[in-house]
Amino acid sequence: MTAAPFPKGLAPGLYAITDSKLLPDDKLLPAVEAALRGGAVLVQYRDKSSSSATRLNQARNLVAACRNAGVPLIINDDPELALRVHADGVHLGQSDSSLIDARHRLGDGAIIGATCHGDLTLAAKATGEGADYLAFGRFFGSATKPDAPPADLSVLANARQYRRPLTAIGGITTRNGSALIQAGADMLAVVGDLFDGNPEYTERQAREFSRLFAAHHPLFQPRKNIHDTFSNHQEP
Ligand SMILES: Cc1ncc(COP(=O)(O)OP(=O)(O)O)c(N)n1
Ligand SMILES: Cc1nc(C(=O)O)sc1CCOP(=O)(O)O
Ligand SMILES: [Mg+2]
Repeated sequence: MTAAPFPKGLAPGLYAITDSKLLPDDKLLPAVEAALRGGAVLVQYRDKSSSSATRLNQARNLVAACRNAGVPLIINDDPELALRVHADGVHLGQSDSSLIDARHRLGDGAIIGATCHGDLTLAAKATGEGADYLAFGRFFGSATKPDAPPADLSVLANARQYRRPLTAIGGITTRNGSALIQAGADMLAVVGDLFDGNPEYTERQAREFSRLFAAHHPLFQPRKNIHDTFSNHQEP
């Protein structure tokens, strides 16, 4: 089967997802900037506990940082916040507001991602409703979301038929990530093995995830504005 297209600035690589427990207010922006320096190709602002004023302020800061790096910023759960801060899109799960409504509000240019757990029926529905990428997981035990329903690795190959970029999530580490890329994941969505509040650690981890893509994803290209070389990349 031919490769799925990557629309709207999506690309194979690390999908960095923030977490308000691991990253209190003063640590959020430096952590995301470090993930971007390390090669993250997509960032999701995920905060289920802060006040709306804090979320607004943090989302605005992340929009600016991601725009500066040329990387799309996705807001978890909240199309209104995405609209308000001019983020690039939203991620919606099965208990969130409707994908079709979000598309109406945000427009055709927005990136909308959909949680499909391990279920191809959900993937078919999300594709029909206009999702731009499909997320599957959790593939491994996750301290961030221990109760997320488990998914089998084989769902990734089977989801190729929907011709959307495929994201894997849940307990992903620099040790187990290559198996997911080889099984068909285009993006690895990571919280715990990326963010610990220390930007140097985050940048190192992001580089390591980017190296996994350089080694295993046929379409991976290092982001143009990163001053680094990966194993399969030569500067002109
Ligand atoms: C990339 C990605 N995949 C899955 C999820 C989970 O979304 P959801 O099921 O809505 O759960 P919450 O994240 O809202 O707790 C995600 N956020 N991102
Ligand atoms: C937010 C989320 N959603 C999941 C799902 O399976 O839908 S797993 C998950 C948490 C991902 O964090 P970590 O990389 O620390 O496991
Ligand atoms: Mg959600």
